[in-house]
Amino acid sequence: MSHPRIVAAPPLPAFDYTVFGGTGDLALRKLLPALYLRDRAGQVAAGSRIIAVSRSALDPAEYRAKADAAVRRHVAADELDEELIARFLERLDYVSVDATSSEGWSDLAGRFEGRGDGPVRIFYLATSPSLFGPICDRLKGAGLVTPAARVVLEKPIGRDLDSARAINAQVGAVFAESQIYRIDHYLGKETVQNLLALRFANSLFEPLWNANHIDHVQITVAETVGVEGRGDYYDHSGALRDMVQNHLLQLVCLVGMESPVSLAQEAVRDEKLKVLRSLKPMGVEDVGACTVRGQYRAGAVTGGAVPAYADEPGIPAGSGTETFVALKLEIANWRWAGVPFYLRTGKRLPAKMSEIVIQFRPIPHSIFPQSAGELQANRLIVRLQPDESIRLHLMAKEPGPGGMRLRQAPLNLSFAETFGSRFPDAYERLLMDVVRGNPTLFMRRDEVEAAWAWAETILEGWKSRRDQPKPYISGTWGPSQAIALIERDGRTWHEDELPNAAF
Ligand SMILES: NC(=O)C1=CN([C@@H]2O[C@H](COP(=O)(O)OP(=O)(O)OC[C@H]3O[C@@H](n4cnc5c(N)ncnc54)[C@H](OP(=O)(O)O)[C@@H]3O)[C@@H](O)[C@H]2O)C=CC1
Ligand SMILES: O=C1O[C@H](COP(=O)(O)O)[C@@H](O)[C@H](O)[C@H]1O
Repeated sequence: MSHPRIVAAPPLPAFDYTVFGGTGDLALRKLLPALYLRDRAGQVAAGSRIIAVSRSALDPAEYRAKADAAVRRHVAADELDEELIARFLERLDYVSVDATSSEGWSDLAGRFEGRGDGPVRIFYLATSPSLFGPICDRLKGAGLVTPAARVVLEKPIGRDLDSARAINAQVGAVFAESQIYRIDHYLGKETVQNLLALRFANSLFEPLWNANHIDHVQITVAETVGVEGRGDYYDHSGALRDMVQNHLLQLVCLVGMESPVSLAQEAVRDEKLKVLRSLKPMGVEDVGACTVRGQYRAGAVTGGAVPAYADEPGIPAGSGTETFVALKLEIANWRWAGVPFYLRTGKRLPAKMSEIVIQFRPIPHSIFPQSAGELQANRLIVRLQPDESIRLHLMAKEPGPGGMRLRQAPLNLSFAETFGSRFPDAYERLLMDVVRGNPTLFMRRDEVEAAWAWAETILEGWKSRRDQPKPYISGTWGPSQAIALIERDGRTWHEDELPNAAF
């Protein structure tokens, strides 16, 4: 399939992006390709540099060879251009530093001699969060932290509220909050940002966007992949920490928040914070009734056989880590009281698909005869990926004579068909937002901590109930208890147009 056109963009100020963890999976698979694509679009000013840092003893030429291979592997073939790749690689440098030792920092500091306050100075920490504090301390010690410098923190920020607070305090001792960009790449996805446009650039939905008109909300983030060589990290994390505490709660915020007074950074983040603080904490009994954990067994996904989670590399025998979570939460405020939000996410599900379903209430009274068919309540489906779209399911009359027959039919806004242009990857948008100095789509310290405070009520509930994940076969939609979770309330997961919904 050929890619729609890339939209040219004016260059931003020149930057020095220092990427700690520069040899890691995230840097090679996501960050370098994103920077290449922004360079290709014309957004990277002359003189900008990318300085990769990690322990490996590589010289800059060896690193460039690694980066070259990564870009060719992870960027679509029709977006590769020999001249542009060569120009991009010229921007790359490499310094070997062990973040836990004092060696190598003067080499890094040497790279900044003569740069003064010119280029925007950004430190991207794509390493384990246990290194965030030590790296910030050493950066300060090396005299690299200027008042205008920025630091980007990858998720996860900790593994519970206490560890998140500790990391925030360590980083906060070196950088002011206005210099800290905590990334959640879901906020950089085009369709996620489109939620803001849908809700606040249209007058149609806002009057209906509340408990009087909405029956419930569903958020599904389904993946076909397993733990993909990240077994050690994942087994210490699990789906609640890896996906729900951050990405899914951010989606809940964008659906649930009040209109911000503007798009200004603090205005949007203040409103998201209010949602997080309104999440009803789960007691131990709620955790039993309102959450389901699962772990995948061997099965088949998109036509290929896949092993059980327990047989993936790096997973200890008898692991009780969940690879699937379904839960029902409530936002305890005037707008949403009594409206359940059903969330589910998991690995090794039948399709890679993320969507938000807003299920409206049924009409109060029908004027149509039974022969017209069953009246179905309106449903708004925001498909985040793939096939990004917004679909509004309405009842319509089937064409033709001979009485009134009604059928549900969608109004379909397909982004690919409507806009034609290529969708930038989330990291492309977010990396450039740091250069612009716009933290609106990044998480503020209090947001991260509020999200952990709520997620922790579930983690504690699971612990005190000694909850073990329920098995599910890879290639199915999770354990049967996840179906029961929603069907007990007389509702069903939205699975139209999706493959293999059967168990
Ligand atoms: N991979 C992904 O898709 C995502 C990852 N993340 C998060 O990003 C972070 C990095 O992930 P990922 O790239 O997958 O991890 P990897 O294990 O692939 O990479 C870790 C990187 O850190 C470097 N590193 C490790 N120890 C040190 C040290 N003491 N001093 C300096 N550098 C060090 C490693 O290089 P070397 O060994 O040469 O030192 C390597 O470059 C993690 O926190 C992860 O949870 C978040 C979202 C998605
Ligand atoms: O942060 C993470 O996200 C990915 C899923 O991201 P997507 O953009 O592909 O939807 C997930 O696979 C990974 O486990 C998690 O750490």
